[in-house]
Amino acid sequence: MSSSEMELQLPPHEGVELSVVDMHTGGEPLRIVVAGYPEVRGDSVLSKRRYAREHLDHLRKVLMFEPRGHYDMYGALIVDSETPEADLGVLFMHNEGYSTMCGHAVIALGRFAVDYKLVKEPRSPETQVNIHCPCGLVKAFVEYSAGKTGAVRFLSVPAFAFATDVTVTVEGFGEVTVDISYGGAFYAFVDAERFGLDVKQSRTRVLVDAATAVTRAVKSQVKLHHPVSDDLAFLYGTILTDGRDQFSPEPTANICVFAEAQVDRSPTGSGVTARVALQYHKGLIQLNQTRTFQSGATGSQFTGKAVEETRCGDFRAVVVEVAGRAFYTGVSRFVQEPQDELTHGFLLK
Ligand SMILES: O=C(O)[C@H]1NCC[C@@H]1O
Repeated sequence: MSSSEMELQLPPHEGVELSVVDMHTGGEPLRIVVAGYPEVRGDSVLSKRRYAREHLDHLRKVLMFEPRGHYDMYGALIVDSETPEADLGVLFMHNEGYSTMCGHAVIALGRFAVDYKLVKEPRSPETQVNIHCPCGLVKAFVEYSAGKTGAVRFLSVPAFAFATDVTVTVEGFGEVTVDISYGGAFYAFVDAERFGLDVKQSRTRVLVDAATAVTRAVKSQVKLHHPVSDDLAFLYGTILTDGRDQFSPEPTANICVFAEAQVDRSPTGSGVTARVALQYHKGLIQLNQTRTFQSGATGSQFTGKAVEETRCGDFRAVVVEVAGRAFYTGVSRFVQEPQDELTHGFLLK
């Protein structure tokens, strides 16, 4: 029998099985769990996130870590939402835990939700998919024509500049001035030039080390707060930029290092949201001025624009629209044989 005739079946085995659909958005992976997870308890998406962290974290490691995943793997688990407007709720997972927002995942999940019929009637030219993320309700609009899904844009939760020109002491670099902004998750922003680096040219490892040092410094020296929930009040990562924040039709590049020194391959949807909010706060862009954001890691692009002023507690905020494209890369059925001594997963740093 030739390999082309073999059936895709596993031999008899014991242990947990998890089925996933794999996608990528601008190079950033998204592993969407479609079967095998136990019930995620909790009366809200935020409390389900807490439940997953406390009771189901072994499954995150099975799916994200080697040998099934890798250091920079990213995942999504679809859950019920307590919000009637939502078509689906979602928890995001990565190498360290569970994030509160993920734009690249929303872009992929928008397509996935239409293709896998998680929304009732798809409409042309766009189908709306309301995705309840831990940070709140995110509205995705999926191009749909002749039965096929395409590009996705989404309107995120209110985004705001939390603090600008904050000086922190960064190990190995001394005093560094950062801006902190929220786009469903908090990020510190610094021009890579401060470290003598270039987000498109420098070695990824060197960029990761600088960004990680900034994240550590901000986490230990700046207290964050969010008007909606304390669960949202933590620094998710640091985004190094090319410093081109003044509006221009030319793309501006950045690289996002989040969770445990994990590198986003995409321009980072929540990061673009936070960066647009910061640019708007500084008067560097106007409402509805579209900017192109490029990943320093892969060159992939998203667009972003502030579309409306709003508030988030005492913060002057904006609604930001981000757009990009996601693609399917495969489907997998993973097993966890109990005899496998590496069954729980491992990471190489
Ligand atoms: O696009 C985003 O927002 C995400 N990508 C990985 C890190 C962020 O959660």
